Amino acid sequence: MRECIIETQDLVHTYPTGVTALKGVNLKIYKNDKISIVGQNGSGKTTIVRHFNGLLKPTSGRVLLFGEDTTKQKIGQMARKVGYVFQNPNHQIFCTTVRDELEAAPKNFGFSEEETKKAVDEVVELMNIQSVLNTHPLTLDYTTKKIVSIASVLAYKPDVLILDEPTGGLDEPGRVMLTKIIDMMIENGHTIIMISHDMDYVAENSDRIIVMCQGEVVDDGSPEKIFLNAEVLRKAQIEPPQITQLDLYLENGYPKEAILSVSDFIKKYKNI
Ligand SMILES: Nc1ncnc2c1ncn2[C@@H]1O[C@H](COP(=O)(O)OP(=O)(O)OP(=O)(O)O)[C@@H](O)[C@H]1O
Repeated sequence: MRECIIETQDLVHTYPTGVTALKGVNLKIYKNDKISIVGQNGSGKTTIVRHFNGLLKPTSGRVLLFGEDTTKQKIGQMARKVGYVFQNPNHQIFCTTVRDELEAAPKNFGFSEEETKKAVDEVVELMNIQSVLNTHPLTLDYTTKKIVSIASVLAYKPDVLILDEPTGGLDEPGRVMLTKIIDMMIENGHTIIMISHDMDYVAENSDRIIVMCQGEVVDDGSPEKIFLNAEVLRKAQIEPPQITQLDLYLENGYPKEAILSVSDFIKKYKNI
């Protein structure tokens, strides 16, 4: 049986302004899940993931992280288990060189000097950022800045990696690198939770999609299931990936199997 590592039970979150962003969410996230959370602006995606590492506390209900209530765990302990890459790297980066940025979290989590060096060397090589190690991160171009912000979290290898809009502002090589990192993390048994409006990327890089609408989870399943659920897509105001839309147009309705990538599309149509 798969290990449930995050569970929300009747999770409600009301901000001090009176906005109720989560209206009783029940969700189980399993080890090695490759999840995307999707939904229109303001549907509660960021609010829910911020409960997974204790950045936000429930107004009512509970969140269990590795079986333990998040209100009973220290923020530092939870941050070690659940790494969070912010949507905007400028909100995450705080050191004056890339090297310091990459070393900050491992040192903070008690890695020895040797362990920190090994962790940083690995991530630098993986993400090919040797040439900017002594640069001030805020002077980098947006894609590199984003890559540094991901690398600074990857360096301590959290069990769960949350990526908030990871493709926003990334160029094509950046997207390719992101995919490589996600695949590597999944291969090594980690769990990925990505928030995204980029349905083309979501379709090809998730095993499970959670659809949110107005503070509730309105669907949860494989990309094949979600992108053929016209009612849910309409309710959550989500457009399927462009290639899926093209197939729906050619089929003149909903086919039995969703086409989620260009290679799926070519396979389906090449002999017609
Ligand atoms: N710090 C806050 N204070 C008050 N209200 C907030 C705060 N953060 C979010 N909200 C409100 O909570 C609701 C859910 O917001 P949230 O950011 O979780 O949605 P989202 O799905 O992540 O949106 P987006 O796709 O725009 O990032 C919205 O109505 C939003 O205005």
